Amino acid sequence: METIRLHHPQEKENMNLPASAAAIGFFDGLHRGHQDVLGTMIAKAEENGLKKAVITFDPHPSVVLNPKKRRTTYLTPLDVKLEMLEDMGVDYCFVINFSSALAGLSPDTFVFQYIIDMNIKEVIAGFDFTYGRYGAGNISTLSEYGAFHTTGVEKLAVDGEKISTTKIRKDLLTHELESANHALGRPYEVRGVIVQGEKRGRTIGFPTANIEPEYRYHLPAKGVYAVTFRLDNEETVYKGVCNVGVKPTFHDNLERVSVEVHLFDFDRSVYGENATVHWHHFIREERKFSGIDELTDHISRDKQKAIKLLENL
Ligand SMILES: Cc1cc2nc3c(=O)[nH]c(=O)nc-3n(C[C@H](O)[C@H](O)[C@H](O)COP(=O)(O)O)c2cc1C
Ligand SMILES: Nc1ncnc2c1ncn2[C@@H]1O[C@H](COP(=O)(O)OP(=O)(O)OP(=O)(O)O)[C@@H](O)[C@H]1O
Repeated sequence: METIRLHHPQEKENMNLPASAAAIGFFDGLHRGHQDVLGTMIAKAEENGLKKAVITFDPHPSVVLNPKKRRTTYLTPLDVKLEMLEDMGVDYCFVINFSSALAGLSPDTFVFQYIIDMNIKEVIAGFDFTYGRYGAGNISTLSEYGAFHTTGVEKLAVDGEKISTTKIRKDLLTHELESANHALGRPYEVRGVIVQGEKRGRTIGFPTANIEPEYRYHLPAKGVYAVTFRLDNEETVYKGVCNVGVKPTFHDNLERVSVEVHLFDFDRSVYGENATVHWHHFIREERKFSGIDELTDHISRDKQKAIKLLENL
């Protein structure tokens, strides 16, 4: 896949791009709604002998448009999203820098400079996609141009509610992991590097791998979870129990949230290695215990629960 980064105003140069079908949107999480849009794009490209393209943005438009609610953490940070799009068979990904200059473009200018000039012949977007100044452009205005054909993808919903990045982010903060995973179509994952913790885990009988997230991820809320874990460059999937939190038993007001995984059937030093944690089930809230005995007693129970919850994997 070729990634083409665009910054407005764009230097006018002939990019000689082949004709393509393009899906357009931010696509954070690549959830099942996004997968429908991308699947439609792939079908249109194959039907019409076009290259498969995605037009996306960076950073999230809210950084420019809604400073109070600005999103600076992601379900699939840009590098992860690009890797996933490549795995889906996408040929070109246009990453347009979302700046004030871009946000201020009229819908018409956006279409001419970022769709027609890019030799895009089929545009595929969700039913609620908007673009251009004040979000004035939509699926219906996109359909008015003769230079390309537009397809609006119907809403994908669960119990009447649209599958959306916003809802998945909320679910992750309220321990509704099953709902988030159902919308994603896969277990939520975070990639990171294994770093040294306070080295207490081993002394209390539960050694943990501490994961320092590699990007600005939206982390699941503090709590204990049943997870699976993979080291980069290794096929084996390990099962484990994970604590996301600030260890209130030992610290009064630690601000930094740590992600630590106690793996079953694992006894190796893996500091410095890259790994991915897949979140499957929520077990309980993180608590301040009276001391090490009460903590280890609970961790043993967490472990048994996790073994049971993960037994069918
Ligand atoms: C499954 C699991 C559950 C945990 N639950 C809590 C908890 O509720 N409260 C708490 O203070 N620490 C909790 N911890 C964190 C432990 O305090 C931590 O693993 C231990 O202090 C070792 O930390 P270290 O790896 O930084 O040395 C939990 C850890 C695991 C693996
Ligand atoms: N559930 C869905 N069904 C159909 N299309 C969708 C769905 N969710 C998003 N899309 C479409 O996918 C593209 C990317 O959408 P976008 O990144 O805004 O996702 P979102 O999940 O709606 O995000 P947010 O919750 O941040 O609004 C857009 O074209 C959008 O219309």
